[in-house]
Amino acid sequence: MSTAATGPAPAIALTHVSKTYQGGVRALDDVSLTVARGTFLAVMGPSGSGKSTLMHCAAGLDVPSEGSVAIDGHEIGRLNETRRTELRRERVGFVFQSYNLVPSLSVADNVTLPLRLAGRAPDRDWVTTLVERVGLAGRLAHRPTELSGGQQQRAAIVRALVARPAVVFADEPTGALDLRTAHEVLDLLRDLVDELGQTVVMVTHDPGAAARAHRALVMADGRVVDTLDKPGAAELADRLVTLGRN
Ligand SMILES: Nc1ncnc2c1ncn2[C@@H]1O[C@H](COP(=O)(O)OP(=O)(O)OP(=O)(O)O)[C@@H](O)[C@H]1O
Repeated sequence: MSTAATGPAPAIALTHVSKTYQGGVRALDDVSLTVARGTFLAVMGPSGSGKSTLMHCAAGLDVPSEGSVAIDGHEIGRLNETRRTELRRERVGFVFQSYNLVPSLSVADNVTLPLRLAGRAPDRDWVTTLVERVGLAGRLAHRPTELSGGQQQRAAIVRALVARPAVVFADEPTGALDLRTAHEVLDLLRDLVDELGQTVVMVTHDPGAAARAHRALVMADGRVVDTLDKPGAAELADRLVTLGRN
């Protein structure tokens, strides 16, 4: 049976997704949402509200207990573990707080590593375009330790984009950066969405970071309790404080 997408499927679609961990914690409770292509979505919420679980399920790293998840039109519940891994490699990019670059490899080798591990040849022109776009053209031969934090995160962003994924998940991408560098990285992510039509889902505790997104979800107790378009940092901070009082 083909799982090929027909028509413009959203980058991500969750339908009535719940996740109950062993021991009975219901980390997601009937979450439905779609992430349209070319949008920048922030996911916020107090600690333990289910943000990481949502990201893991939406990225195909974990499977829901109930409901369905489609990545770029591919229903992951229909795939076995091997196909799910392949789909993730081809269609999903990841950016982490701690960059996760391989210290012994150059920037050039780091950014193409996931593709090479998948047995695919990188598109050299695309790699060059991305590297130039993020301002790392002069740093390709350097090792990660020879770069600043902001430059390392730029390399990690290139790595996430090299396979032309349907969606990039960014987990606290500015958590380890100073304020100015964090702004630059957020501007870059926003520009990549606006210029390339890339879809980005970013989990963050920082209302200022979430305010760079097109839309912000606020989670509490495993549910999406708010969706804000063109969110403002003050508005998001207020909402989080209110949730914290409940
Ligand atoms: N592997 C697991 N096994 C059991 N319970 C888990 C597991 N992972 C998360 N949980 C629980 O599920 C709930 C949601 O956790 P999750 O990590 O998704 O929240 P979060 O919003 O990402 O939190 P934080 O902001 O602190 O990272 C919490 O109660 C957590 O303790």
